[in-house]
Amino acid sequence: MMGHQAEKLEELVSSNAAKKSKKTRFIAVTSGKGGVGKSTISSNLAYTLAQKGLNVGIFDADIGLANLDVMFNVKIKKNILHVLKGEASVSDILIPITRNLILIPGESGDEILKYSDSALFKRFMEEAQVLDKLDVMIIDTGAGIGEHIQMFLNAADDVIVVTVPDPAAITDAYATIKTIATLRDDVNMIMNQVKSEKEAVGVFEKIKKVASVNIGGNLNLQLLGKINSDIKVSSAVKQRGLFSVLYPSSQATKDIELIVQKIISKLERNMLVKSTESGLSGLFKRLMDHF
Ligand SMILES: Nc1ncnc2c1ncn2[C@@H]1O[C@H](COP(=O)(O)OP(=O)(O)OP(=O)(O)O)[C@@H](O)[C@H]1O
Repeated sequence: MMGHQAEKLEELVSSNAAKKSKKTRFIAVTSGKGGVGKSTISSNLAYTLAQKGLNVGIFDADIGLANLDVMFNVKIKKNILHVLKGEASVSDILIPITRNLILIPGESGDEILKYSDSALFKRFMEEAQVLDKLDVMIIDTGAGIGEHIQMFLNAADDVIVVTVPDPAAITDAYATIKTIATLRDDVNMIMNQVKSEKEAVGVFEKIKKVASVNIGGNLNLQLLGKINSDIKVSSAVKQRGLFSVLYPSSQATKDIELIVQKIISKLERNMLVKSTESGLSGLFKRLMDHF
């Protein structure tokens, strides 16, 4: 059933992809432990990338623990599950944040993948083309290593594991990296709530060392950046705003800017090589490929 479904989907997507030149880069942001700043980072990353002129979508796959709606101070009524059930259209659920930033409310459970009805999926895929012009889609996954999270991590072009430098969080981040390493070779990290670049590099090097001894293989673990522990971050969250909007000259905003610059140069380098898939339909095609 699923195999047939995936084939149909593949046909549909490749016929659409042929008409387009634009490709979407899927970046999954995840963490081992909850509460380490994954949603804060995802939302500020998405916003800053959009400010640089890219078309950005942010897919909230962590809707059960609703965070992105708080970050962007918007109300979510319907999500992707309603679209899959045929109760809403893709454009009904999209929440425009700025001119080139769109929030796509997802679903945290596995229920999303139970919708294998061919007609519904076909409609969904056709409708999802609204989003095919996206340059980047940030996927805010839930914390941990549940099966649906692994699917997103598998489908993404880049995976970013967020951690803070306390021992419990590091242990969980390491466990997540170990799982991701069974799915892919490249893993990026962002060290959040550090005191300095030095601390970030120190913690990262320790994780890398343990990983190279115990995980080995072809794992390419990279430090994408750090974000200082900054009172402005929690203060922005309390105001239901983004720190990069409310406090543009804060250290945290400078840190996010550096990460964004790295992502953009990576995007430019990868433009020539990567996939033919775009937008939401591309993401779902990849998720279905998992079966
Ligand atoms: N760099 C930082 N400096 C200071 N406080 C921070 C920083 N990053 C995150 N926080 C604080 O940590 C809290 C948790 O962040 P956030 O909700 O983004 O975590 P999360 O990993 O997405 O959590 P969940 O697993 O529940 O989705 C925020 O409300 C914020 O107050």
